[in-house]
Amino acid sequence: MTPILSTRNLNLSYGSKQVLYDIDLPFEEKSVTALIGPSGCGKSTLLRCMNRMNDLIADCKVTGEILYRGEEIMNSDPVLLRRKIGMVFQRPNPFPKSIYDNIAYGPRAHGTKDAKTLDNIVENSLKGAVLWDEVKDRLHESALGLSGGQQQRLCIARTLAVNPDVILMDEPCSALDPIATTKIENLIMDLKTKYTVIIVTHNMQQAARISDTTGFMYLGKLIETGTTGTIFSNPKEELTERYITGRFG
Ligand SMILES: Nc1ncnc2c1ncn2[C@@H]1O[C@H](COP(=O)(O)OP(=O)(O)OP(=O)(O)O)[C@@H](O)[C@H]1O
Repeated sequence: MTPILSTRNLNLSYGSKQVLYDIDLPFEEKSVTALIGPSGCGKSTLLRCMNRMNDLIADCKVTGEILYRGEEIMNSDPVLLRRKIGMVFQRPNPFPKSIYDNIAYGPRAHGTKDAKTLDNIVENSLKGAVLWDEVKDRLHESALGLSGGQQQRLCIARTLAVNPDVILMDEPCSALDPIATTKIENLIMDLKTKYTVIIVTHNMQQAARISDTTGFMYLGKLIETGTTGTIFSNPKEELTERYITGRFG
C-alpha cells in the first residue's frame, strides 16, 4: 500500500541544535499512528513538520522529504496543506465565539457563504466529533462555556469542518480527566474509518489501546516502528523494550 504521508531522510534543526535525525516514516491511510518516546525526543517537532507548522518558527531548518499523496509538501500552499492536514493541540483552544461560529469559521474563511450549507457543515462536523447531542440546543452560546473534554471535541469538529485527510493530534488528552479521555480515545478509533490520525502521546496505555502502528523515538531518532501489537509485545530494539517496560523515560 502507498502511504498517504511519508518522511524520508528528514532532519530538523532549531538554529545550531539538531533535534530530528534521518527520520524515515510512512503513515498508512485510515489508520492511527502513535508517536511515543521520552520528553524532548522530538515527537511534537516531527508532528509539526507534517503540516509545515514549523515554518512559523524562526531559524528552524528542515531537510529531506515529506511527501503527501506523493507530492513534496514544501512545494504546497501551506494554507491549503493545513486544511487537508489539520491539527489538534494539547490544550483545547476554542475561539472566544459561539459553538456554531467556531465550526463555521474555517469553511467561511475558505469561501462558503450559503447559510444552509454552513448549517449542514456545523451539524455534520459536530456529529463527526460526537458532540452534536450535547450542544445542538446551545449552538449560539459561547464555546468557552463547554467543559474541557467538550472543548477538545469542538476543536476536533473544527478540524473536520474543512474536510481534512489527516488529523495530527499533539497529546490531545493530557489536559483531560479519565472520562473525557475515554470519549476522545473512542472518537479517535471512529475517526480512522474516514481519516488518517497521527497522535503524539506520553501515555503508553493510550498508544496501545488506540493505535495500529507505533513509532518509538529517542533523542531525535526513530528507533523502531511497527504494528502496535509488535512494538508493545515483541520489540526488536532493546531501547524500545526498556522504554515500554518503564525502565526509563
Ligand atoms: N521552537 C523551538 N526552538 C528551539 N528548540 C525547540 C523548539 N521547540 C522544541 N525545541 C527543542 O527540540 C527538542 C524536541 O522537542 P519536542 O517538543 O519536539 O519534543 P517532544 O518529544 O514532543 O517532548 P515532550 O514530550 O516533552 O512534549 C527539545 O530539546 C526542545 O527543547
